[in-house]
Amino acid sequence: MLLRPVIGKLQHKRVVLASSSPRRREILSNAGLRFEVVPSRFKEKLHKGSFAAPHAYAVETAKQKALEVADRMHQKDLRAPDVVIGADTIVAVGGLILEKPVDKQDAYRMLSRLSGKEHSVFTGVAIVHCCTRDGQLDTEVSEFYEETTVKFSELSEELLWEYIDSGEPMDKAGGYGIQALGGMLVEYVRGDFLNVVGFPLNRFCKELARLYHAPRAPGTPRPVQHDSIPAVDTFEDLSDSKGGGSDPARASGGLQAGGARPQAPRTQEADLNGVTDSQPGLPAGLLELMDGFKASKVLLTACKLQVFDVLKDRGPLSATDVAREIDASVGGTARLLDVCAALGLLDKSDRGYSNTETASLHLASDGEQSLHGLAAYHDGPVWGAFTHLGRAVREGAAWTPEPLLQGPHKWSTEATLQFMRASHGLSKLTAQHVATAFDLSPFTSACHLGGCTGALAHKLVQEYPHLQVTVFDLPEVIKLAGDFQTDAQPSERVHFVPGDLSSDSLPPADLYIFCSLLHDWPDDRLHGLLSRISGSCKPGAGLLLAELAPAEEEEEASGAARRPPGLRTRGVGRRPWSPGQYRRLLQRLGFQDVQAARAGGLLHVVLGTRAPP
Ligand SMILES: Cc1cn([C@@H]2O[C@H](COP(=O)(O)OP(=O)(O)OP(=O)(O)O)[C@@H](O)[C@H]2O)c(=O)[nH]c1=O
Repeated sequence: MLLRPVIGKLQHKRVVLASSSPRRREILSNAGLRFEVVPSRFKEKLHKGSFAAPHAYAVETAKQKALEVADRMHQKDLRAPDVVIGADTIVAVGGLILEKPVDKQDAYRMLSRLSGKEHSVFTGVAIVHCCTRDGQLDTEVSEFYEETTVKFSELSEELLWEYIDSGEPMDKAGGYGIQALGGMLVEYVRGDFLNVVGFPLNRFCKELARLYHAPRAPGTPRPVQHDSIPAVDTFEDLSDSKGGGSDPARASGGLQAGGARPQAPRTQEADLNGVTDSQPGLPAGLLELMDGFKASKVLLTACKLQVFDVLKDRGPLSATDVAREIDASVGGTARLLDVCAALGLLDKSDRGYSNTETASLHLASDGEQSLHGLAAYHDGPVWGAFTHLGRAVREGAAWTPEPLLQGPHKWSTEATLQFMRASHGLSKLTAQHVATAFDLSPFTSACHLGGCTGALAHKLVQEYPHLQVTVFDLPEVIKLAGDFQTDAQPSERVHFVPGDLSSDSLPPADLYIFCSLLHDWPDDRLHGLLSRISGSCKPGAGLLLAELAPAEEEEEASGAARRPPGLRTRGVGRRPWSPGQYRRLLQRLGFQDVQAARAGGLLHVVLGTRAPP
């Protein structure tokens, strides 16, 4: 769950925590912040005597930690993240600054100094906004500190040494951890507890509120733009603010990367932490849905033009070089590349454009995890079907791509292959997760219904040495299955059997599998099919269902922010079923011990065993 008015301000930024402290990581991730961790190499050796107060030392150290990381990341990739957060916690007692003890004796000295007294814990925090101008790193630093008073009980020598021997003090300022065993030493705390643990979350949120809601001069409304896929000319425009990542005060006025969510102009500044929002929210999800097709088309077009292949092999490249490689106009290519960068598919630096890791892995046409075939299928037949959706609705036709509409025997070889390429990519990507979501070793024979190219079957036999797997699919599909390869060794334990699920008898097996097949089927067809299978199952036989779970369902399951009902970007067939619904259906069909699992963050996998009649 993410509190949008506060942590949400950083949602579309690349945020780095410049700290090795597991406590800071936990505090910030518990707050819903997404970030990378790059521990700082800055040596905490500033001359303490040169600071007027202990907190000034903590703030300066925090700042140097964050700047070192920003600088290092910029040097490495010529691209710093949008925001780097640094922090430093110290304990101050009687004019002395205590950091982490260097050894047990040092811990003993620190803890005896704190025994029976009040001391202050200061955490200095630096929020560094970065951007790159002409290859140079530009930073804007916001810094603050928080003070918490802690009172220790009188500590006996015995307790002190027991505590030191626990090992807990060694990586903690002042030699104690209030969140664990050290809590027993503490009589009271005045102020923010998390500040003692290592990060003043409340003050940090207030700081975000201040940074991202700086009041504008009266009468200067923020522009709302409607062409929501922005041209990105400079790296700084890739952050979520039109005005550039380095200017947080401007950050809430423009369009988010990806262009999906225009911010409302506000007449009154809004936020948690003391300031109230008097304006009703704008329908951001709705606008995002209206715009979504543009982002999809950009991705699909870049795939089709082989942009990700060119950059995978030769990136970084300039727009001119890419244009030459893909045989397209320079202006058009530059705009396409910029939008891809804005969508987070490409990285843009002074050296040119390069693939993100995701793009190389999934959008280039080669590689075991390529979804290029799926993109081509969406760009071709699926796009076509959805272009004529109004007609399909009026006529009551299925929302199915035209080439697949006429029935399998009429499919052209190219249409079948295109469908199979899409299915093959998705199967290869998910096979390992499906194969291992449950222990399937008790089964000796399995039948993958609609198993297409056999990608899952090959993974299953690789995973379970005693399993024989039959791939059952339409004759038109089985005929072409041999053209596809997987990373798994071809195996004699995989057999291909042609047939039609809805009319032919099913090959015998003690485990039947459906994978990513049922989500588009109308309920009555689904019920009919599953009860047929149930009828074919001997007692003790299994049925395994694996279906893509829409992101929204993931969010709901984790209690994260919900969209209004109906605003769903995936699952355009019938509303996707939850594992609970599949479980109830399987139980009704005579399956028992039905278990559900999530796999790969994207799949629901359900397994049931046929009960004796
Ligand atoms: C008082 C207290 C401190 N700490 C930890 O003490 C380290 C301070 O050291 P730092 O130099 O600020 O941070 P670091 O751990 O060296 O990490 P880095 O940011 O990489 O310098 C941080 O870990 C804090 O959580 C606790 O876990 N509990 C407590 O009650």
